[in-house]
This record gives sequence, C-alpha cells and structure tokens, in this order.
Amino acid sequence: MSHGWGYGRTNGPANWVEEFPVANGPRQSPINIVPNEAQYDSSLKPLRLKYDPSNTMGILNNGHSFQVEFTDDTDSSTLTGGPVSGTYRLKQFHFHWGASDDRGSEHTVNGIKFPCELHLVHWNTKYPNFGEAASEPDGLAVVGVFLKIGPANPRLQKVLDALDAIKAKGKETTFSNFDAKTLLPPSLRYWTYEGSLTTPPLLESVTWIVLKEPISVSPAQMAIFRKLLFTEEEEVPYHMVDNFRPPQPLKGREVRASFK
Ligand SMILES: NS(=O)(=O)c1ccc(NC(=O)CN2C(=O)C=CC2=O)cc1
Ligand SMILES: [Zn+2]
Repeated sequence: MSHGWGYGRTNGPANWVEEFPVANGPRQSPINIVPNEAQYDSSLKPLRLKYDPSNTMGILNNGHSFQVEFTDDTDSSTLTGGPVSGTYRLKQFHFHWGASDDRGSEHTVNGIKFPCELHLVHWNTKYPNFGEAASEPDGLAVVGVFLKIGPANPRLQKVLDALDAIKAKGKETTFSNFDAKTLLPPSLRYWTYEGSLTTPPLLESVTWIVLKEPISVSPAQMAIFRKLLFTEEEEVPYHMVDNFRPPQPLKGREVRASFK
C-alpha cells in the first residue's frame, strides 16, 4: 500500500495482506461465532475484571478509532480468571462501528452484525510491557462487548460527550476518572478463542473473550460516533465509519463457551 492502512477501497482489510502477510495466518480475528458449535467448557473460570477509574489517562483519535487510555504501571486495573492464567492489565478501550445501524461489529453471531463493538485491551504482566506482550501468543486478552440498538445508554454518554474535542485524527484530550466496568452488561458469560489483533499489525497474540450479552446504544448515540473523522484537521474530511474488519476463516480453531 502506498499510504498507511485504513478502511478505504485501496487501503482496507482486503489490502492489508500486502504489508502484513500474517493477515492470512492460522489465528486471525474477528470470526463469526456460531453458538451451537461452541463447546461448553466447565473448566472455564468466571471472568474477573477489576478497574480503577483513577487509572484513566485520556482519550485519543488515532485515525482508525478513538481510544480511552489507562495508566498500566500497576496491577490496579486487571483481568484475571476467565480463560487466562496470570494477570492482564487494562491498556485501552476502543470501538468499531458502521455507517448505518445494520453493520459495524467485527465479531458476528450466526452471521448477525451489530452496529458497534467495544474492545477492552489487556496485556499479560509476565511480559515487561504492552509492546513486548503484543508479539507473544499469550500476550494479550481483549474483551469484546456488542452494542445493540435500544434505549440510550447513559454509561456511554461521558465518552460520547468527549468526542467533540477529538474530531480529527491525532487529536487527544483530557479524560479522567472513568469506570470502564460501567460499560459491561450484567452477565459476564462469554465465548473465547485464540485470535489476533483485528487491525495491523494483526499480531496473533490475543485471547478473545466475547461477551454474549450486548449493551444498548441508541440511534442518536450511534450518530455521535459517526461524526468523528478518519482525517486530520487540514485534510478533506472523511467520516470515521465502517472501521471494522470482516470475519476471518476459523481454520480449525475451537470456540469455547463459559455457559451451557
Ligand atoms: N481491535 S483489537 O484487536 O482490539 C486491537 C487492539 C490493539 C491494537 N493496537 C494497539 O493497541 C497499538 N498500541 C500499542 O502497540 C501500544 C499502545 C497501543 O495502542 C490493535 C487492535
Ligand atoms: Zn478493536
């Protein structure tokens, strides 16, 4: 690709393999989840998420999505239990969404697309930092949460209210004291499988933990996501929409369920 990767016709998911050959690897993400084919595993532990709002550092438009970033120099915001062993620290969360409510999620369920998907990104503290962990097969754990059209979600509003200040690529602003746990649904029942980052560098280092229960988002709230821009302030503006990779081949992988 002549210019950086993105989601356009000439630099989108179909082109990524040119610069990132792992795009055709054995454990790529996202995938289509078929609940009837997921294997219930009674040895899977409950997911334990402990988030400290004081770790919130800021919010950034990185030109592909926006992310809320957390300080990760202590074990105060962690993922333990579930399918992983050891302790994983929260680094950031971000979203993927569509130009319309009929698409936007990366994972699908029985081929169904949701309008939006939240990813909470954690790294394994057996490695010195996120960057090192990201290149290890057990380095990362990402919790995926589907957003489904329904009543406005008050828990999202603080994040959405900050987007005006980071409309263009490269913009960041202060964002503090956010409790990421408030974005989770009541049930932490999940599917899990071994996969990858869903954007370049597509590293095959992610234990995926996709929650079965979605959270709600209203059409008006979805419209706020779609006001963000892929482009920098002086560039011709392109709305940040359809920033999702489609499902990838399962290639024999097993998807396990934490519930019957
Ligand atoms: N969509 S996903 O699979 O959850 C996905 C998750 C993460 C990343 N990349 C990063 O986190 C890049 N990054 C670093 O390497 C250090 C800070 C940072 O943001 C890409 C994709
Ligand atoms: Zn993501």
